[in-house]
Amino acid sequence: MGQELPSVFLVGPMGAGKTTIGKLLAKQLGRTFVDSDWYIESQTGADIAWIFAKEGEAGFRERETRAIDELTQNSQIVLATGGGAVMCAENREFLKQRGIVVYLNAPVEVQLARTSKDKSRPLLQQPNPRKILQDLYSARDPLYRQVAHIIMPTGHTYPRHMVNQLMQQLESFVDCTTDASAHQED
Ligand SMILES: Nc1ncnc2c1ncn2[C@@H]1O[C@H](COP(=O)(O)OP(=O)(O)O)[C@@H](O)[C@H]1O
Ligand SMILES: O=C(O)C1=C[C@@H](OP(=O)(O)O)[C@@H](O)[C@H](O)C1
Ligand SMILES: [Mg+2]
Repeated sequence: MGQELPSVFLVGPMGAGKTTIGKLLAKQLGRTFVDSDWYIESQTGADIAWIFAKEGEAGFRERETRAIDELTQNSQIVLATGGGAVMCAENREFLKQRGIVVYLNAPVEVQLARTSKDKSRPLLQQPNPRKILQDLYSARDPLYRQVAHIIMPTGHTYPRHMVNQLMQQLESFVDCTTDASAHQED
């Protein structure tokens, strides 16, 4: 895929594999990988758990919107967003208008298994993380769908296979949009 591929922005729930797949996809495309959570941590000089503890979720979301605005202005990156980035309409606009948005979709049971040992997600440090993931999924799935250009299930596919499938989807997407704009010029 050549110069015509815009930036790729990954959205989806915690544990869908945005960070993992994003890193591999960037390598495959020879592009820079950025994770919005890592960017926020580097800008703040503190980790996500600390930001939630000191500033609350509202403070984190303000930092997240600034980060999404800045990062989506890069023209040829692969960006993994945090699972809640789509909650804010402004973020959805930045994502949808400035690149190709890929929704990595995984069932709640898979999200739970993949996040259960990792203590770095403050929203899941509760007695019933399954219920939290279910509620978040109900609230956010329509928003992921609203913002996505491409939807990819990640539940039962190895990361490397995922990346190969995603490369094919991106190629088809670019071909279709190039064809459509050529027709408009006719
Ligand atoms: N397709 C996959 N198959 C199996 N394990 C995966 C897959 N994608 C991610 N993982 C694992 O799930 C965990 C969470 O992945 P991560 O990339 O941090 O998700 P996200 O950024 O969407 O929250 C990590 O331990 C990662 O190795
Ligand atoms: O779903 C969410 O609201 C969050 C997801 C996390 O990112 P990942 O989706 O990469 O785990 C991180 O941004 C923060 O803990 C909040
Ligand atoms: Mg992540």
